[in-house]
Amino acid sequence: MTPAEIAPKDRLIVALDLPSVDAAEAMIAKLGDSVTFYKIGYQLAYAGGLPLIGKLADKGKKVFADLKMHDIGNTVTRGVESVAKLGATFLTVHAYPQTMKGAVEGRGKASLKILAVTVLTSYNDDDLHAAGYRLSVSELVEARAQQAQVLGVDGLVCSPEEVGALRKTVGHQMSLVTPGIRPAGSATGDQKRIMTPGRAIAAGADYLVVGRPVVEAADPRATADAIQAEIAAALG
Ligand SMILES: O=c1ccn([C@@H]2O[C@H](COP(=O)(O)O)[C@@H](O)[C@H]2O)c(=O)[nH]1
Repeated sequence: MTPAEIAPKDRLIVALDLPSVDAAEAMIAKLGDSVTFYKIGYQLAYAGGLPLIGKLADKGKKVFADLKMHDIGNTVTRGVESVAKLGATFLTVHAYPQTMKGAVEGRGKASLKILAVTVLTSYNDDDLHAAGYRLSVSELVEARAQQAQVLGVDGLVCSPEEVGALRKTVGHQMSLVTPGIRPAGSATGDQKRIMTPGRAIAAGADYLVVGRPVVEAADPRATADAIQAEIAAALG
């Protein structure tokens, strides 16, 4: 499927950032057939949530395993081989060359797609400098995207602010997946590089990751429906 063929509804990935499998299953029931793509990250994975990947896949949902792997190459390769058996669609690794190379090797010919996290969306230039980097966010995102493409990574996690520039760099061969999505009026929280769903899609994002604005909403299903409507409107 080309990025242009992804249905508006399937572009919303809801982050199941919840404390237990019971809480996640209750949220999935509330969202019902409105959400087709879920993300499982640290909070749920470390609370016994990894088997949910297979359960959701069996129900026809897609799952993004946001495990943000980063270790010596061999360990990443073996870890990715294990995740590839769980039924996830996407898996994240940090965008370091050894890590990405190991992940691509571990993926092999499996259907799992590897996404490289370029620069976390909670970081701005000052945060990068405090972490010892001399490059700005946009420079580091660009450099890592180029390395990821050369190494055969399938897609990138970036903020919507970088999507326009990245499309020129990597074309449409790599999926661009953007957290840092905030519907108008919702709390920013710890995110620093943000955009509304409509603007992110108009900028060229393939998938939007939304956590707190949906799972902490009074009516999560209505919120997800509204985001999907905004995505559809932006696609025209
Ligand atoms: O750069 C990144 C990479 C991953 N994330 C993850 O996305 C969600 C965003 O949640 P919100 O509640 O909508 O802020 C969360 O699970 C992060 O771990 C990211 O935000 N930025």
